Amino acid sequence: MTLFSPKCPSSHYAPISSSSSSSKRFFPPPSRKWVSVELSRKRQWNVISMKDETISVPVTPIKDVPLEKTGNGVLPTVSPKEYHGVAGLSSNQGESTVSITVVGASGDLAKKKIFPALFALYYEDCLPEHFTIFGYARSKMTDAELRDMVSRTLTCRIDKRENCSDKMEQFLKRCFYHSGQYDSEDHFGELDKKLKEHEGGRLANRLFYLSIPPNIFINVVKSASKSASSANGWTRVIVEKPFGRDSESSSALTRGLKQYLMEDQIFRIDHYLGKELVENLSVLRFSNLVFEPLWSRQYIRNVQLIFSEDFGTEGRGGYFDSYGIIRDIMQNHLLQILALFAMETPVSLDAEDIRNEKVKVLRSMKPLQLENVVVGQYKSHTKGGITYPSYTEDKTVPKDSITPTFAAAALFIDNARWDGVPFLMKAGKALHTRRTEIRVQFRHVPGNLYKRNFGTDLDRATNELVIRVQPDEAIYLKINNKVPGLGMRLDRSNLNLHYAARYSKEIPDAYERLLLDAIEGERRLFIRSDELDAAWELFTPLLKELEEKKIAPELYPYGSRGPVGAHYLAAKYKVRWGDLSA
Ligand SMILES: NC(=O)C1=CN([C@@H]2O[C@H](COP(=O)(O)OP(=O)(O)OC[C@H]3O[C@@H](n4cnc5c(N)ncnc54)[C@H](OP(=O)(O)O)[C@@H]3O)[C@@H](O)[C@H]2O)C=CC1
Ligand SMILES: O=C1O[C@H](COP(=O)(O)O)[C@@H](O)[C@H](O)[C@H]1O
Repeated sequence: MTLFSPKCPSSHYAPISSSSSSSKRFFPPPSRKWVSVELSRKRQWNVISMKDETISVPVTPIKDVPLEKTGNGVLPTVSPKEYHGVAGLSSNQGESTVSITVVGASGDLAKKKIFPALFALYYEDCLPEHFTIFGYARSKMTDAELRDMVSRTLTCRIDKRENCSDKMEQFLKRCFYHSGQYDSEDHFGELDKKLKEHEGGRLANRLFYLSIPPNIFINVVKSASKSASSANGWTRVIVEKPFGRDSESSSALTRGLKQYLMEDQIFRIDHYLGKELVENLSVLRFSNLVFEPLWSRQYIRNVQLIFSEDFGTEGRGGYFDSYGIIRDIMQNHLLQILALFAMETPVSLDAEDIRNEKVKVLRSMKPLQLENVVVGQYKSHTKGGITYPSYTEDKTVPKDSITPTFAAAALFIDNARWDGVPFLMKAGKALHTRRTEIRVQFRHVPGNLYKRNFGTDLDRATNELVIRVQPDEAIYLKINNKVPGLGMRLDRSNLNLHYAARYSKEIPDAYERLLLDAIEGERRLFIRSDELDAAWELFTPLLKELEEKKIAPELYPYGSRGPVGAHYLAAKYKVRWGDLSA
């Protein structure tokens, strides 16, 4: 399957793109007979939805269609021919461009992740022939200075070294910079002019990546939509987390964005959804007969979602202190994994079908209870002659901060499949290791014939499926087997799919997949607003209670396994954390 070039692997599951080519992604393919045009009177573009893609056209060219016939803003269907006619796209009909504007290009995320991911896509021939990248921020920079900044963070993968420096040079030539204020329609108007020059009269598709602090999201969306949205192609906006701090602020953000954008122009990114093993979760479950029948309370004793980092907030304490680990990791990354893990089989692999199932899981869950949560904060620790600082020693953090850098929680899904099964989450910074895992502990074998060989500790003998999201990606299943020989000794072994051993290809960064999806209009891995609302409803009461009651976090030494409280919480539900021996 090819999208932009035969070399670019499609990130779609389904044959959505089997008939796609670069131009087809941006035009209604002639073979598709009808499209429906949804007209928004307040916006500068209309969204055209087909079975599996959405594109936007400007309001003005279709002004002749009588509005009174449209009912609730939905126009009668028009054929692609009519569409092209009314949209006046006759000149360069076969050609389209994509302009990607990284708003906040001078910042950490842009340098660390976005530009390198765009380069990787370029290297893989996954960007369309006509594309331009613009950096936008307040800092004064020339194009050359932006290129210099970007070039410092570009790398080629070990298996992709061929022509690497040539490719980098070609890529950098497609990168430009515009300095402007985030709330200035004039400055975005200037950007618009520059974009138009690069687009050269082709059908222009525009993607804006908001790599900026959340308090300026709406300013940017307002200015960009008024002054720099595409006049004849689609306009999409990738929004980075945090999407608010609680239900109220998140709803306010959604309302603010929706003043200027339609829901399907908003791509709320959770980069964990772009990670290879998170993508593989559904494949593992729904394409292997051996797993799906076991995927319920009948066979699964508990599920553990574990995130740990072996470094502190270093440098990001300012942001982190007003959010804390529950908002930073649990409410989004771990909860998204949980929803994918626990959802029912979707009707199809279409984005809406998957997101419908995920939201059902979230809405079946009970809001978190304080008694099911443990919070911690790292303190200074000296090891091997090196002293590691406490969280509150970070210069950007108030000395008396009680923001949790660690949390463990027990969550429950009130539905027939998962009733009574504890889903335990654990997330922490400055722990002993960097690792993200999903651990599935199965029930004990009833009437186990081999009890004698295992002794009284039946937990040791139960099967455990581990999906190691990172690092060193792997999926392994702990099983019991006989030690070869004349005796009858049992042993624990791993059936191990170790990615590095199985595949020679390096795994792409999550941002590559997600950027490609946003360019293609694939929404499966982005968060829909109802999912976001449901996620916040689970965490908001707890977050408020923690703040109102000023719950002091349990201190744990930098580099340790976190507070002991996490073990008591697990024990309350007869669970032992699976990562203890790791
Ligand atoms: N960094 C990371 O690893 C991750 C970041 N994120 C999210 O991505 C977004 C960007 O993150 P990151 O790059 O770290 O952010 P930065 O703090 O580096 O900010 C990005 C750019 O925004 C501008 N900016 C910063 N603060 C302000 C302000 N108060 N008012 C106006 N402009 C400001 C600056 O550009 P200039 O001054 O030139 O205008 C800065 O270079 C944030 O929403 C963050 O939460 C999400 C996951 C990981
Ligand atoms: O979103 C975030 O994620 C990073 C961890 O991402 P990873 O891909 O490196 O695992 C985390 O450090 C950061 O605090 C958080 O905002």
